[in-house]
Amino acid sequence: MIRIDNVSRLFHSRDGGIVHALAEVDLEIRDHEFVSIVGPSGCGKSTLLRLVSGLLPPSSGSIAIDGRTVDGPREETGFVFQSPTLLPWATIEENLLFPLRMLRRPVTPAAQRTARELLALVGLTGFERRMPSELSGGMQQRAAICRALMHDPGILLMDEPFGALDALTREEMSLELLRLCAERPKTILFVTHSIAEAVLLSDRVVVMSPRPGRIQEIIDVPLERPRSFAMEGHHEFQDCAQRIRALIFGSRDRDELARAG
Ligand SMILES: Nc1ncnc2c1ncn2[C@@H]1O[C@H](COP(=O)(O)OP(=O)(O)OP(=O)(O)O)[C@@H](O)[C@H]1O
Repeated sequence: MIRIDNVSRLFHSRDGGIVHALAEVDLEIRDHEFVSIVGPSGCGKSTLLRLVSGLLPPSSGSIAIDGRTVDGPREETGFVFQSPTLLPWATIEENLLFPLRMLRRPVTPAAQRTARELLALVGLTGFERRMPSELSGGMQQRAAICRALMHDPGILLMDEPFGALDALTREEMSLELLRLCAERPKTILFVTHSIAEAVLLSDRVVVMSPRPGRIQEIIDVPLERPRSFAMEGHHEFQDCAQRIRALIFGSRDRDELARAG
C-alpha cells in the first residue's frame, strides 16, 4: 500500500550548512500492517513520517500510496502529533469536526454521530462539550487521535503520539490503540522511542541508523493478535526487544569507538 523508494532528504540549516536527514530509504508497508520506526534521536524518523504524509517532499526518490505518487497531503492519511494540538477555544466535539469545516464539508448529523462514537470508543463520553483545558493530557491526546480518525483514513501516521504522557497513561493508550485497530483496521506507521511499545504494537519494527537515517534492519514481531501486556513475558517479545536494543545501542557504541579513534 505504501511504497517508499530510495528516498533521501536534505535540509539547509540556518548557518548555510546541509543536514542529511535521511539516506536511501526503501520500505514497503502492506495494507493494515502496523509498522513502528525506532532509532536514535535525530535519525530522521519524524522526517520520514512527514514525507509519507505529503507535508514535505523528498529530495530524491519517491513515495507512492496505492500506486499514486505522494505529492501533497491526502485525505486517506491521518496524522497524530506528539502533542494533542487541539484548538483551545473550541469544545472537544468541535475540535473533532474542525477538519470537516476546513475541507468545507457540511457538518451532518452523521458526522456528529461519528464524533460521539469515536469519543465513546476512547472513553470520552460526557466530555463532548468540554474545552481542551478541562481535560488531562492523556484525555486530550485521545481526543486528538479521534480527530485523526474522523474521516476514517486508511492510513494513520503517528509521531510519538504517547511521548508526552506518563507511563501509566501511555500503557492505557497503547491498549486503546490496539482496540481501535481491531475495530477499524488501518495501516499504521508509528514513531516511538519505546522499544517495548514498538514490539507490543507492531507487526514489524524498522530500526534506523544514526543520521543520515538509513534502515538498519527490519524486525518481524512473531506475536499473535490480540496483543496484551502479558506478552512482554514471552520469549519472542524479549528476543525482539533485545535484537532492537542491540542494533540501536550497538551502532552507537561502534560510532563512539570510531570517534575515539
Ligand atoms: N525543517 C528543518 N530544517 C533543518 N533541519 C531539519 C528540519 N527538520 C529536521 N531537521 C534535521 O533533520 C534531522 C532529522 O530530524 P527528525 O526530526 O526527523 O529526527 P527524529 O529521528 O524524529 O528525532 P527525535 O527522535 O529526536 O524526534 C535532525 O538533524 C534535524 O535537526
